[in-house]
Amino acid sequence: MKITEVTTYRVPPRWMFVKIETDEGVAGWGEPVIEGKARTVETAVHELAVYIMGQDPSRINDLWQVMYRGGFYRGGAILMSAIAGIDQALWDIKGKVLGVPVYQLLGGLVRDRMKTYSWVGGDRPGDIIANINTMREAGIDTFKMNGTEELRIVDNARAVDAAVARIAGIREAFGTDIEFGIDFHGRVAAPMAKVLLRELEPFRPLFVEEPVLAEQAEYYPRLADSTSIPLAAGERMFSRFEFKHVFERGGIAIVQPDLSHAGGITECLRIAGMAEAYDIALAPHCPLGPVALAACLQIDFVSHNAVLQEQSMGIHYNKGAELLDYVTNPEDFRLEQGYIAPLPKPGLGVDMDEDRIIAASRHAPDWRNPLWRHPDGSVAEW
Ligand SMILES: O=C(O)[C@H](O)[C@@H](O)[C@@H](O)[C@H](O)CO
Ligand SMILES: [Mg+2]
Repeated sequence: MKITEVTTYRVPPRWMFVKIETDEGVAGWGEPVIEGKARTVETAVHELAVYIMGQDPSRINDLWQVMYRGGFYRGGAILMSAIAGIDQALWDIKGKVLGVPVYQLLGGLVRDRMKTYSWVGGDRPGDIIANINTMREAGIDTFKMNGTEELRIVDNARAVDAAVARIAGIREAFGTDIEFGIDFHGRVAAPMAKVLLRELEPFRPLFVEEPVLAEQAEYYPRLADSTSIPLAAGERMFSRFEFKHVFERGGIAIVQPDLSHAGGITECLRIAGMAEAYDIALAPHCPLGPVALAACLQIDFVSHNAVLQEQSMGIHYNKGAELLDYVTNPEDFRLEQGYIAPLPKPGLGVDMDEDRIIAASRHAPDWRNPLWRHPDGSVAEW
């Protein structure tokens, strides 16, 4: 079997799909994207396609190494996202050729269902109580939200009180009938992280995510020493070679590699295994589309330390298309009390509606996150 075609489709709301075709009629799908840099990743996918055209798609490990090492420069958000989507498509092809879901190729199920969580509130964490009430009607009981709005490197008591009051209101409304993680989203600098973690401690969130920016990872162990709240990170780390420093330094209780940013199934499976050796939980990051989620679930169902799966149903980013709009087997992604069952179909387990994707790709937005500024006019982390 040989790879004959690599086609990319940028589609609303901010996703991109890659379709890899072969000379035997089997095609695989992936979702290579960095939110806000879809065109850049698209170019990277086609630059990498030169290495895989005409090659045997079954040799995933070799193609991965060629794409990672063959071009001298390596790593980072763009290249690892491009490799991720191609890798996902290659695993999709392999499963389809062999007639089994990818998780069967990785040793079979370690669990019968996977717990997911949903985003509530938006860029500015608002309407959280109403959002939670709506989602609880669908049986969802685990959530994530932004912890703050813009926050200065050193900010004042009012900003801290606003963040705390929001979380206090959730516990007051729902007690421990629901659980939630708080995403600091990189908006909190090291000086304020310790302050906020202390003030949030009494509300016992499941985790605090990106307590500081990934480039400040050396603070993770110090922050972990200052709080009992499990700290989570990983969406802005792109390979084993970045995660290994976090494992060695400690401080992170939950790693959140993104299957569409960190080299795909091949790389994230290794990251999951490394994390387990350090008694670190796995909660793949996935605010993206259906192929990214399907790839996450393949890892979740073979990883003992997988605890939670992010999924984007109803997320504030999905303007113009919802999670399953481009999928012809949405029933396989049904949530039961927030849990999702193993995807039954061969490969990644997601059947893509290519006609709908082609039509949508004709008006793909160039989504970018908003540029925030502090009152003094300086750039604020979004
Ligand atoms: O935890 C999450 O889902 C992420 O922080 C998410 O909000 C961002 O990755 C966003 O997609 C970037 O455009
Ligand atoms: Mg996040």
